[in-house]
Amino acid sequence: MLKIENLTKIFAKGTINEMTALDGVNFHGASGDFITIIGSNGAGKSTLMNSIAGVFPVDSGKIVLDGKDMSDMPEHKRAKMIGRVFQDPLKGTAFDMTIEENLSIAYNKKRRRGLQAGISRSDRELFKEKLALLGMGLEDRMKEKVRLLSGGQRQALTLFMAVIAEPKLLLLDEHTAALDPSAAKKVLELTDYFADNDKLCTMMITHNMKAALEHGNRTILMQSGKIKMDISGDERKKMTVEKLIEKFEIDNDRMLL
Ligand SMILES: Nc1ncnc2c1ncn2[C@@H]1O[C@H](COP(=O)(O)OP(=O)(O)OP(=O)(O)O)[C@@H](O)[C@H]1O
Repeated sequence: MLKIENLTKIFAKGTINEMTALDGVNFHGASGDFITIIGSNGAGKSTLMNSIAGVFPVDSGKIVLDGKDMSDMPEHKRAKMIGRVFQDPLKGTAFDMTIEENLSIAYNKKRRRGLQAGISRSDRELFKEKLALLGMGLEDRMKEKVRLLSGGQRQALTLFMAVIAEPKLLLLDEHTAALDPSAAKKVLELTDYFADNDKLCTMMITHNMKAALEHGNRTILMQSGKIKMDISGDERKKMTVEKLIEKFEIDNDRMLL
């Protein structure tokens, strides 16, 4: 589903601040894969996601998603195939619009229609039915403005908006880090639910190494712009947070145990 070849990103090239954030990264993600990504501060995790999403041009390398070479595609075109959720619950939704308006925008992204097309009764029924799956009672609050929602509810809605357009790739950049523990747990459960879709490849950055080993089917560890570990199956089942810390000499306060 996702093929990355020799991806390199250098910030502030040719200056005293030059920084190689991605150093020849090679990576394959299959349909149905749910890959957790760990690594110390500055390891290149967000740069990897931003490069895939086309936030900035890369210095070299190739990115192919669902057979399409996206390397030279602008960000807005890639966004049709990629869903993203960020750490900040304020980022993914239009807070002064209602829940159903937000959902409609996300849903119509796939159908290339704008909000002016209106919300049909069948769309509304679909939203209601799907919102009920979140288990937060949002299906009865569809005409409320998003700004009235809690951080956890908003992040669940953002996640839902990211998948309703049926992307090929879902990029989650510490999307539970700003939530209180019970909201984070709920959003992670929803993430498991949405990622369990064999048409989707999910990548999730987390500083919580325990969560990284418990969720998904594969874990990669980044260090200095490179993928230093890529584990799945039995190797991953046997991996522990303590072994990771010892093996990769991880020294990072944000790596929550
Ligand atoms: N826009 C930018 N301009 C200059 N340098 C940048 C930029 N974005 C990232 N960097 C640098 O690239 C390196 C990789 O950063 P990146 O944000 O990808 O790391 P990360 O693994 O996501 O870290 P964190 O866990 O702290 O978010 C860092 O040294 C960072 O300072």
